[in-house]
Amino acid sequence: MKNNYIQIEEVRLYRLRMNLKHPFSTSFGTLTEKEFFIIEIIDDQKTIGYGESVAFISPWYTDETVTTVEHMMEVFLIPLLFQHPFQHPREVAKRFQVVKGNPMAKSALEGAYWDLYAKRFNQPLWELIGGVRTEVEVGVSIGIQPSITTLLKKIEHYLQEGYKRIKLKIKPGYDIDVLKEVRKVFPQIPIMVDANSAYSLKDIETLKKLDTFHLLMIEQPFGEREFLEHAELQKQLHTPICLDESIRTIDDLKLATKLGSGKIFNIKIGRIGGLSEAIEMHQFSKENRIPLWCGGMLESGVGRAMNIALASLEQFRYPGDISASNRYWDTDIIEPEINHHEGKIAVNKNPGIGYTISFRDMEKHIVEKKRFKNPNL
Ligand SMILES: O=C(O)CCC(=O)c1ccccc1C(=O)O
Ligand SMILES: [Mg+2]
Repeated sequence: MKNNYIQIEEVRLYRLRMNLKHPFSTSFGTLTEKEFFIIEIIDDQKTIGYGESVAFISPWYTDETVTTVEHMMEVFLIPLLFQHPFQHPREVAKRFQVVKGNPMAKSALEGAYWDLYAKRFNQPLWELIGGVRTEVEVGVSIGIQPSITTLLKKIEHYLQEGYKRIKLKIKPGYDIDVLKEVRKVFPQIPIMVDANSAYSLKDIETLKKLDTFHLLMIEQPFGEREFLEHAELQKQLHTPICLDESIRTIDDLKLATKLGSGKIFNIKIGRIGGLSEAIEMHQFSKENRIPLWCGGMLESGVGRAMNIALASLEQFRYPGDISASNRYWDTDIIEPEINHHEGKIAVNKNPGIGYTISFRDMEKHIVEKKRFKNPNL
């Protein structure tokens, strides 16, 4: 049935640089701006799909960067997209398997293809992938602050905005004392912490103290390959460990579950290579009753819209790091901007990701544009 095939005619890459509204500090350092690609792909019926790359300018979170993403897309992945038509977005990830690694580069293009496919068939993305809820619970991730006073003010501010779950970044020396102060002022609110790999097993006595703060979970205390060390820690902790950086493929998820390296998993579409892989991980997690939640990468509205669609799947059991546009940007590049109400974001009922690109706002941030036409047409 030849007419089931979708031919990609053109891919456009827009490299954007946008200032974050507030600097964001983790155990690794401080981000004041985000550089990323918005991908536009166009098919034979002139349907347009949008995707976003999530890699940062330096490889502090995982090994990819904005520039490696560009290279991989340009030299390997876009030519693969052009090679033959596709019938379904799942086939994109399959075709990309000939390229090792580089999940963020793959995910950016695959995401644009999912959006295009959903639009072509006039269906909202969340519905297409089997989402079961029309609003998703969200929280806010607060970076390391220069003082306890500013941290307490920030928490207060986000609670007043209606967020119901607070994630705090921690690192050695900015952990137990900080949590003591936070719990004095906010004894009851749902709190979790994220270390972005800043600890090692020799910090076990400090980490055990985290149990006293009734945290929802402790995210990624150790290095990304330290499945055994995480399992050892989990044995000595009541608080569930959540893995983020460690989970790159479904096999990592299986390994972590088998070893007991964590009880909850953070899914980020970019880190794992795309929405198709995320849907597979979700299926496995559902069958094995493993709770998931959707992580964030300080995305613009395009990536955020994909995250909302993903978080509408059944097994996403905890609030995601999917805050409103105004938590990150003065002005987002989509319309309407993403808003939450009492810690919930409604899924968008329009086709695809549901939001439209505001070219007027996007223009202001473009630092580079590239166009690739399908040479096989
Ligand atoms: O609000 C967001 O987009 C997520 C914030 C966050 O915690 C984060 C932001 C950038 C890189 C890594 C992480 C993380 O979850 O580890
Ligand atoms: Mg994390």
